[in-house]
Amino acid sequence: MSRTWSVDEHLADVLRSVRPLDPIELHLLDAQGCVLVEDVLVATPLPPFDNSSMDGYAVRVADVEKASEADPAVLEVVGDVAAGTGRMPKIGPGQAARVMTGAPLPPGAEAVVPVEWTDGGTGGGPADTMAAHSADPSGGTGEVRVHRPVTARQYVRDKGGDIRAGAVALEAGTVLGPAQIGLLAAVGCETVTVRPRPRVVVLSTGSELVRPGSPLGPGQIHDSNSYALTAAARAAGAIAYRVGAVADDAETLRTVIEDQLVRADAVVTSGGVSVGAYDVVKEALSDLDGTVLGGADLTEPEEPGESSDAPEHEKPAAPVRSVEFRRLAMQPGKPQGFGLVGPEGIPLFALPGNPVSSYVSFELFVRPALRALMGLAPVSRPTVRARLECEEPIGSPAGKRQFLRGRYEPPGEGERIGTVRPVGGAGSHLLGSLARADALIVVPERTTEVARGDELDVVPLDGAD
Ligand SMILES: Nc1nc2c(c(=O)[nH]1)N[C@H]1C(S)=C(S)[C@@H](COP(=O)(O)OP(=O)(O)OC[C@H]3O[C@@H](n4cnc5c(N)ncnc54)[C@H](O)[C@@H]3O)O[C@H]1N2
Ligand code: MOO
Repeated sequence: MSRTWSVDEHLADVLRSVRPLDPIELHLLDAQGCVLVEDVLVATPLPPFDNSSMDGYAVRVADVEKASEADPAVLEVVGDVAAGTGRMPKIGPGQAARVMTGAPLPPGAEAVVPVEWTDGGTGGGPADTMAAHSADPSGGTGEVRVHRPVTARQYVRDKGGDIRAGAVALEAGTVLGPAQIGLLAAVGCETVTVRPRPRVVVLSTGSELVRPGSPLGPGQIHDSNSYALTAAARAAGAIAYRVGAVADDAETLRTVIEDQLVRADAVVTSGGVSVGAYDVVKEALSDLDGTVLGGADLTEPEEPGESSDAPEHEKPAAPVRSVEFRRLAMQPGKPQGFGLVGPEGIPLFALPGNPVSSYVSFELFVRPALRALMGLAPVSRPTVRARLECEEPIGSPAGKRQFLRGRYEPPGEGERIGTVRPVGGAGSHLLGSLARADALIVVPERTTEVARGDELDVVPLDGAD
């Protein structure tokens, strides 16, 4: 390893190397969480026709102008208009039709009187409800007494009142959440063009690893990283494939990665990046004699305008380069590998094996890259300021940005900032405290000790929900 990289330099290098994935057309529900790449125009207005916002009676305004409970307007009921109907009675002077919420306003009608403002056709006092159609198959014909006047268009939802025909329903760049998917369905879209979720292959390395559910032999531990990182990739919006643990053998690891590249937009490994004799990821992915996995050439990328016969879409999205192993000025997460592998230059993150180190590294570098692949912004989680709550001062290594685990309490009424309390120590093997934390506490490089009352940056993390 040569120089030490800062957290910001490494992140910038990662982000420089990843390009958003090419757009694809997806069915609405498959596009949840994805970014639209083009404006969606509305072909038919929303609502598509004038319709009632209440169960009641479609009337002409003049007919009920003087209506009161003591002196009701008596109207002839000429039929029912149910939601979904195409056949509608015409409302003439002195006439009304029963109309249901969402049903079209019949021709001639100008407003809707809610059923509660009428006798419901019973000849008695104010009604709570309408007689069910099954109980009154005549279509509610007869008379209705209206107790209150209505103004023109009252309880009528205008055609195009939500979105006009030809208007933009959603702009390019919109992230599709439940409400946006609902809108697209309402305007009749079945599919949308979005940036897809990246497919992320997650594998861990280490001959000591056994899968959960298997008993531990001497010196063995359960593989937790591939589970945590797969879950983290899913939480970031990716489609994650957990390959599991690969033994400490460079050739096996290269073969496994090569096999996985066909279904990967990114690869995440954990372990084997330090300086030990069995640090197999380093061995497998560095010093590749000018080639990277998949056999692509590691020659310098072409300058724009230089000759290439390959059509644009067949060129690599970003210059292919080998996986480089670096030392970062951070704790945990000091040793990191990153590069582009395979003929298509797929980003590969070789994260350190300690469970907290791999998780924090994922948060700081992989999650932003996955968001960049999806076209999401901002790529990094927002930070908040918080006041430290702790009994004893906490030391922090000079020249390193430290990420302590903590529990964050947002500001209460009248408070400017919230508080954060460290959970567990700084050790990068402390999974128990990581699981109780909901935030990372950022101790800057120049700070060697923090104490109660200090104001620090805090990164709130995803909860368990
Ligand atoms: N002489 C030095 N030793 C170490 C240095 C150093 O600079 N000089 N750096 C330390 C730091 S910092 C880290 S972080 C680790 C990184 O080591 P590796 O990436 O090579 O990871 P491993 O050696 O494979 O494992 C470290 C640790 O984590 C456990 N582990 C690994 N994979 C998993 C998994 N999938 N699930 C659960 N636990 C896992 C593994 O058993 C080890 O205990 O190196 C330090 N050493
Ligand atoms: O930097 Mo290592 O990632 O402390 O544990």
